[in-house]
Amino acid sequence: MGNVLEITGLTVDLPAEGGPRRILHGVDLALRPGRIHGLAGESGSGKTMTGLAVLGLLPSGARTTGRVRLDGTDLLTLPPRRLGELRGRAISMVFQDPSTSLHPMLSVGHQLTDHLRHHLELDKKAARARAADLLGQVRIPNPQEALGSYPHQFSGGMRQRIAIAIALACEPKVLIADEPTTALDVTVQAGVLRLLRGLCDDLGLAVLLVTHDLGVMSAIADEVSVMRYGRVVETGPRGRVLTAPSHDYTRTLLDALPGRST
Ligand SMILES: Nc1ncnc2c1ncn2[C@@H]1O[C@H](COP(=O)(O)OP(=O)(O)OP(=O)(O)O)[C@@H](O)[C@H]1O
Repeated sequence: MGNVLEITGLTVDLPAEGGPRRILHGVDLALRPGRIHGLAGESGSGKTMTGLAVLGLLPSGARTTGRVRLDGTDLLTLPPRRLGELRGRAISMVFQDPSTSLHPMLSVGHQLTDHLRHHLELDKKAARARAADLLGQVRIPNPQEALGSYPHQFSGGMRQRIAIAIALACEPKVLIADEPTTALDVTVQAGVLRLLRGLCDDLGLAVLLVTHDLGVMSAIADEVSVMRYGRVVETGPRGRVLTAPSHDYTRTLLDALPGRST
């Protein structure tokens, strides 16, 4: 199958004292349906900015060049309103800390059904049924009961599953997951990663998995790209990149993994 999302020659300049500062220097990435594309690289290398550029959520005053094509449509040149319609529908996102995407004062059912009613124009009953179905898909026990509960009544891992359910509500083609397991206990991390893998396989979702953690990458990514200083320095199938990296920097990152000696 072809690429669902293609980023080519993406540059981003952010306003700074003394003139704009270039933080992405021509990023190329391609995502395919049903595949997880891991984006690795040290802090500040531009992983998050790449995700935000795709979503049209860069800091104000940011300038972009290049292309970000979703099924052939260039998102960088879309009017903000059209992009707003696509965001949360065709492209969705989950972030590191689910408490920033979940409203603490609203029940889980309220948050899920609001989203469904807004984007899919479902009536209340249909939205509730779909919400329970989504919670089941992300393996929340007793979905009906969970709809009436509030975010703080769930563990961190469960909250992240709920955030994933909201992200999936409108059957997006692309999910951008920025450090989705970094804030979770190691034991819980594995479950959330398995969930992402399953959703990708079952729904044909294309996932961009942003993480500084090559261990996470090696657990589930199909393809891996490595960023450094605002550029992709290496990209390829996970097995090849993680066992026979062609770039020195990837080798350095691999050597830094705990329990590895080369
Ligand atoms: N709101 C902002 N305004 C100005 N510069 C920013 C802003 N956010 C990030 N940057 C800069 O953009 C560059 C890329 O940052 P980015 O957050 O994309 O890196 P990252 O690889 O995601 O790192 P991390 O793993 O720490 O999240 C860095 O030099 C950073 O200092």
